[in-house]
Amino acid sequence: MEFATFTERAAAIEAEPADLEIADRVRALLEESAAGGSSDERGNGDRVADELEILARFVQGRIFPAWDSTTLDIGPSSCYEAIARAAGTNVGPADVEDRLAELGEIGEVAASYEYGGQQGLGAFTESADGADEDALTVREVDRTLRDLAAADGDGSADRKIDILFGLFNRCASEEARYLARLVLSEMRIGVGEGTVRDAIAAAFDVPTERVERALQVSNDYGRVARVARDDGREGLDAMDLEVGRPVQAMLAQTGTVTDALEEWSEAAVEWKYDGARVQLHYDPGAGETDEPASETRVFSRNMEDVTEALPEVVEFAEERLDRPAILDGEVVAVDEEGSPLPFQEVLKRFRRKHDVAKAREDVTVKPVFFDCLHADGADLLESPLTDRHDRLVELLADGDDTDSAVDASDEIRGLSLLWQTDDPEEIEAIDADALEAGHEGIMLKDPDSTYSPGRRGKHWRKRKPDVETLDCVVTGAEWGEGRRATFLGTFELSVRTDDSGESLETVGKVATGITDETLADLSDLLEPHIAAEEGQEVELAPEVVFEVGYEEIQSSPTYSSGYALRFPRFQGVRHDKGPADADSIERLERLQGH
Ligand SMILES: Nc1ncnc2c1ncn2[C@@H]1O[C@H](COP(=O)(O)OP(=O)(O)OP(=O)(O)O)[C@@H](O)[C@H]1O
Repeated sequence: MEFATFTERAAAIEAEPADLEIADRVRALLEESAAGGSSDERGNGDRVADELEILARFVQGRIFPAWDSTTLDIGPSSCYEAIARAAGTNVGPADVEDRLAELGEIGEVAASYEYGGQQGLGAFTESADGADEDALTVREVDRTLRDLAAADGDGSADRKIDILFGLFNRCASEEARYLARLVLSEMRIGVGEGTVRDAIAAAFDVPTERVERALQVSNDYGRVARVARDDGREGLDAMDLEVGRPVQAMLAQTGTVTDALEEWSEAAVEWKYDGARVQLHYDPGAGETDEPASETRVFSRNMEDVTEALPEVVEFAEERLDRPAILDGEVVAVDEEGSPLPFQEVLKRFRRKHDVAKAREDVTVKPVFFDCLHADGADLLESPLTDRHDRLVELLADGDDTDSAVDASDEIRGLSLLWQTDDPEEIEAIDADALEAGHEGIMLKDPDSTYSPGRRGKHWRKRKPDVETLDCVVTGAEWGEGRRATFLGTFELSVRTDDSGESLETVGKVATGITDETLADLSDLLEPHIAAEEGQEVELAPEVVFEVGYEEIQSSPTYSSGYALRFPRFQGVRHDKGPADADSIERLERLQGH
């Protein structure tokens, strides 16, 4: 197909306001190409890219499949320079920028020039299709842009500009409009992923959900379109995950413990690690030589290849895995004792391309895996969470000490723990442990759910951040046990029932969200206010006010106010407040009403 034909179709799609019509036009475009023949071989044996594959990508403004981290690596100013050179001797990059300021969009700017006056200065004359020697074809644009992407090393910046100039120089103004947009990832003709999915299904008469599944495992619209055309539904169903090709990450909604336990008979509870999402792909290699070449790739949540930046994850894979696997997890930055650091520290490491060894000395990262998408030849996307977790344990356990793989104290093993329970108290305790260990809190997951790449469904819930906080008077506490015997903990919280703050009623106890260091400070702060003691129980004179978060307020006979805070969490001491400034029972009533 000539590139001019593609750009005509793109313009028609862009001008079309109705979604259904757009999908239909994309279908027609895919069919048009399909009729034009399938993949063929060039004389030298290289596979010539299938035109249909290219169109399925171009129409979304993509040159490479979503799983592929390759970029053109050419900035806007280089693109302006290429346009300027192709537009003639009187045009400079500054003119292009001026027009951009005026017209606001690079396609419009590119289309406003006449090209082709610069023959002989790097212009291409070869045509893969051979029809019209001078007409640019879709394949040729794709191949040339791939050559441009591959240019690296000394002088590559200039070479890229030369290559792009060569393309613009062969463009008519309308072709230049879409070429510029393609190069700068600004296609924006209103074609989303769902549109292309539906168009593939309609063009090749295959069920949409089979196309969807094939897209989930491959992240490659081009390939899925080709397989749908050549092998139909069977071909799509035979597409599997490939170790080395990233899958979109399953995402979480916010939710409460109450919701989770209402919807599922039991909840799978995991710690929520505060780091950055990683997907680990490990292939142990052929295993035929003494030292098989294993291959490890690490991808970010956006499927970007971050392997080089995270050598710790590669080392982890090489030490701990011996079978092909795709694992989903989080990298966490840790201090010298192995305690987690805020996630901003991970970001310092994540996209680092230079001086990785130095960066590693400053901030160490550790991976923790919570899911397994592929293990030893078996794709697990359709398996329930609990089975996937079992496979994860099998893969990461060191054979003979399987038990320690589920030891909560040893999360350095890189395996996230999973508890299955329907008991809110147990969930609260897991949350408390997670916070105490310095993590973000908990994730709640449906134990029976499958893995849905790219979906923010109801099956994964991150515990809702507390929307409101309450300022409560601390009226009691308990002495801790073991290493915490000298600390006060489990603080009794009360609210005001009058303006003076002299009359108080209890509303709950908070033990969650407090580090040992803070407990020591709180003990120092509260000890002078101890009014009475009995066993471990301590009564405190109402002096100190805590700010606490909570999940919800329930009516409950447990506390004297008649209300109970569900999942209260310590946020801080309100040194600026006394009992008279604490929250009142009226506010509790109002908040519960909402
Ligand atoms: N046990 C776990 N299970 C799933 N995700 C976890 C777990 N521990 C930590 N996470 C991280 O939590 C993220 C989901 O939480 P959150 O939504 O807060 O992340 P975000 O990236 O800030 O925002 P969002 O995903 O909503 O765009 C996951 O993408 C993952 O990186």
